[in-house]
Amino acid sequence: METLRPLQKCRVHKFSSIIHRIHTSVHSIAILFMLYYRLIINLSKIQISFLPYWFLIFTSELILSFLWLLNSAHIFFPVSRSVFPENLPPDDELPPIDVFVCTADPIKEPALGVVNTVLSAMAIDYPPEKVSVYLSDDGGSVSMLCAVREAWRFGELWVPFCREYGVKRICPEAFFQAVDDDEVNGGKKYLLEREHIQKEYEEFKEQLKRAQENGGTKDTTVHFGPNRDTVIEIIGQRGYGAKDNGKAKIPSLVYVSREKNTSHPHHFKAGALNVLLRVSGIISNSPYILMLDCDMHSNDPSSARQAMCFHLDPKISPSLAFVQFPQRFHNISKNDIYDSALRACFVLKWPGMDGLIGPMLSGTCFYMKRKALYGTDIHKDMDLSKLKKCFGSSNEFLNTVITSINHKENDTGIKEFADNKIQEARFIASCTYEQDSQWGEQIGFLYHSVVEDYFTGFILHCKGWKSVFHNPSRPAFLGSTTTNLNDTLVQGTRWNSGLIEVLFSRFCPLIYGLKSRMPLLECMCYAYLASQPLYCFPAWVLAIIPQLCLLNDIPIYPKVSSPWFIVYVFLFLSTLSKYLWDVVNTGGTMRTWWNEWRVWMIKSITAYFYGTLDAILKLYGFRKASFLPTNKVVDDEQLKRYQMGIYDFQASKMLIVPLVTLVTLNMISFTWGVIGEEIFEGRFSDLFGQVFLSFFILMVNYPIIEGMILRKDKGSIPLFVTLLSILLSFCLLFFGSIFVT
Ligand SMILES: O=c1ccn([C@@H]2O[C@H](COP(=O)(O)OP(=O)(O)O[C@H]3O[C@H](CO)[C@@H](O)[C@H](O)[C@H]3O)[C@@H](O)[C@H]2O)c(=O)[nH]1
Ligand SMILES: [Mn+2]
Repeated sequence: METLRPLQKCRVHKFSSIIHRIHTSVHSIAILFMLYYRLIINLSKIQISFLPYWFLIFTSELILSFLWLLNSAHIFFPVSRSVFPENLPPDDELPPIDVFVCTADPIKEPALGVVNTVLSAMAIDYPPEKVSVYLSDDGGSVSMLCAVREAWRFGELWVPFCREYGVKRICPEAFFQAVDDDEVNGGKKYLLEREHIQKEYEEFKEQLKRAQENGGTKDTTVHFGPNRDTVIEIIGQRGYGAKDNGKAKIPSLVYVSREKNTSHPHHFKAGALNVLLRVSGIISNSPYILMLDCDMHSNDPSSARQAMCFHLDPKISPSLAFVQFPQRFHNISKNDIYDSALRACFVLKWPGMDGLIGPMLSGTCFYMKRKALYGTDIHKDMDLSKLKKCFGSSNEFLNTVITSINHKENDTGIKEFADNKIQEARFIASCTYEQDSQWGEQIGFLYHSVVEDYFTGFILHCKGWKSVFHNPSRPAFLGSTTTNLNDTLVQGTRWNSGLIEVLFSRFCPLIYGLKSRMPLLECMCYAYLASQPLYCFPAWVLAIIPQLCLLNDIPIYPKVSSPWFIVYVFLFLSTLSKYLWDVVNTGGTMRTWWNEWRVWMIKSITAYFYGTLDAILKLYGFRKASFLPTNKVVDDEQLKRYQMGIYDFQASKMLIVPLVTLVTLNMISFTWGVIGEEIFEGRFSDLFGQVFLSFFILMVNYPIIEGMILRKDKGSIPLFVTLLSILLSFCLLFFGSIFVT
């Protein structure tokens, strides 16, 4: 498969890189000055009673500086990539692909969305006999099984239709909802066919609805419950139907619901993916795997070919574990007030890491080399007992592992699928199969953390694998993301709990990464994400202590006339303006930039804080690990507010009360600072830093003030919460003041 013409090209963004390095050096020096001031100058002047507060402030500044330093590693070598799929080898030489789709909860993840993802995966532009789609149903529901069966039937119409007319929007729901036909120009025949398919699609949706109402259809013999057996059903095989109706072949589709038993841990998504790895191993054993969450459909049929431009490029292929596409979302509004798009990751950080040894694994939208998940110490001459210790006891599965490792051409496709093979597949999907094996520890997706993607990617990089980030202008995949405050923060709490779990473990990225000889900058990127929940500490401290001190007339920052004041002003402006530059340079606006500050503050106070708390409780055994899937069913009213850029404060009290309390506290201290200090005391210059800090916090969080005072709609902050928060902030002030005076 040697190609002479290039398959991919990588462009280094030199200018951004230079700006970034200059800024990093200058900013670092200013940070040193700041720490010097706090540690030497400031410490020598304060009273003993103030020492605990001084310590909190100093620790906060230290954490902020440390995180800033780690964060700066991201964009030392930003790159972007382009591909030339026209230079790929002919279709019959392309490697097969298994597509994994996961779902976990039929209520939060309605079947229609799930099967749309499945159908979009079946319609990718790739030889159909080389694609097998697997759906993992962790929710184990009859209606999902029925929906998948129906989807196969509809797929027999949908996939050939997409192929024939070169449809790009290959997710049926997206296709029929769109106002334009996305470059399809097929004339009258196309329009007729389109109308026909649309009718069939409506019919299909009706059937799903009915099935859901009846809890599945009556003809199914499958029974699900909290303790349940494995269900594996080959819904359709490649080529099936091809002879009957003369239409094009379509990929195979397999439904897998693994065994669940409340007495065995099932390890959430990572566990589900490992079952799929094994089951697909004995069914199709394709060397590449596309991973999709059920809320993320394929939006460009050519993504597989684009990914192959990297996987088949002999220059990078041997060490390449995965090609990561960005997660992009169809339900993002223009203002994206919750930063649901995770813009900074996908436009700034991942391209930067791509210039090092590669972006992090991001859970979905990636093409993974199967062999990479099977570990690096595995080789073809290993004896059987050793292999069994790693991969479990199924001989049948071990054979497939050996095939994968040896890079032998797999004879692909579901051939005769004998009953004994199904038996074996059920055996390897059972909840006891992984006992006494290395699954989740060394092999497959790893169980150590609930952010299985981050952790698995990290260990792959530690083992010497690389990855590539590819962000084509047409989004290869489109998903739905959280569009209300509650879901965003609950999801953020789960992520951050998983991240800090890694930080506090023996896999702490800076130590474990460096020990594994991962390049320092890449280690820093991983360490940044794992340490990100620590922002909660400075966020809480700086929203309370300087304000408290302001009310008690104690200066925290140098006075305006002092030369040290310039250090703080410089750091403040430098941080803000550099981030503005980064945002604008990657296609954002001033508004995006301002939003991201707010979201960062909100998350630091809530999601990062609760995530850290959750991880600590887990560490000491007070809480069990959990993975609450995000809600994919939207509340129309909430969605409307999101689209209009209006914050929706209908969220758990646990999330809202701290935010409102801190904003109230800052309102009090700011008011006092301006009126009290300036007019009555004339100490404005000494305390200016603190007054300004409160002012900045209030400016950034203006929507919260609005939600408390000016709005009366359903999404505003309930009066009860406001009153409780006022009470809490006075308590904070009262007790805090006892200690300072
Ligand atoms: O026990 C479980 C729990 C979840 N899932 C599936 O995992 C996927 C991701 O879950 P979702 O609720 O959408 O979580 P998000 O927070 O949106 O997911 C992000 O974060 C996860 C890590 O926490 C990554 O795995 C995801 O790819 C990434 O999109 C979904 O398809 C779920 O059906 C399972 O299969 N089994
Ligand atoms: Mn999701």
